[in-house]
Amino acid sequence: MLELREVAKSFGGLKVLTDVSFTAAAGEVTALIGPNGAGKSTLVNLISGYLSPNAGTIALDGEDLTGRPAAKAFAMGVSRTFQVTGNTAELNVFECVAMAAYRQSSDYREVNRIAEEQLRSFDLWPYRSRRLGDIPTAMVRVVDFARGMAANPKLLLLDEVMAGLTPVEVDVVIQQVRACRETGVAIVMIEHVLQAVTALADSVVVLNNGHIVATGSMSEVSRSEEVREAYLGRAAAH
Ligand SMILES: Nc1ncnc2c1ncn2[C@@H]1O[C@H](COP(=O)(O)OP(=O)(O)OP(=O)(O)O)[C@@H](O)[C@H]1O
Repeated sequence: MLELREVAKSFGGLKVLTDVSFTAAAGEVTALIGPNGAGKSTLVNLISGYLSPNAGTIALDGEDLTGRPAAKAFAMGVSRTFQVTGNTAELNVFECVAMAAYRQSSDYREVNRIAEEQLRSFDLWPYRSRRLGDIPTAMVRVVDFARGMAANPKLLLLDEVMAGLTPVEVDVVIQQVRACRETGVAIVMIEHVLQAVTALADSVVVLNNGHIVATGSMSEVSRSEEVREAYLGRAAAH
């Protein structure tokens, strides 16, 4: 289980997150939603070690993750995807996924077996030799998702994996997220695609202006006036 307590982050004088506390259980999908600029990506960067909080604690299965660098967080079982995936453009699909499988084994045959298994389960095997720079961005996000799972993580952070997918493709990825949840991994998903949040979220955390304004099931949070204000503006909430 992931547990955040009173996490805060500022950039210079700009407070981006204040007093953020929530938990995300193993075998569940926790959706992190909120308007643009709410602080969702910053939170994912804090959990995955790409940023360090100014205050508060982050723990995974009781182990302290607070301020651990990204490589250490990965070794401790935190996998994440990226909204912008340009750094890996020269790798092919197989190499990208195999890289993460090294968390599970240092034997290259085992690494290749894990990478093949993940690529087949994501229907990416036919694309294994394609350079990431040559495939559509929406497919790169799914490769990134498969890479995240190839590490056999305790926690998988999905940062807008559905962005740019067609509704049919969203349905396919929804099934893939469900299959991953079955493995018992805790999934924290930043998502703007409502179809996906409604279909997948066991619980929802709503951020606005760096604060949590609601937590609960999708139907609970959508009844909250603060949530409607955050999304639709004050007038629409009345
Ligand atoms: N490195 C940084 N330096 C300064 N300000 C930053 C930095 N990173 C993010 N911010 C600011 O922090 C706020 C929250 O940004 P963040 O990207 O976390 O929001 P978000 O909820 O993920 O938005 P989106 O849905 O658009 O991705 C924004 O005002 C942003 O401009």
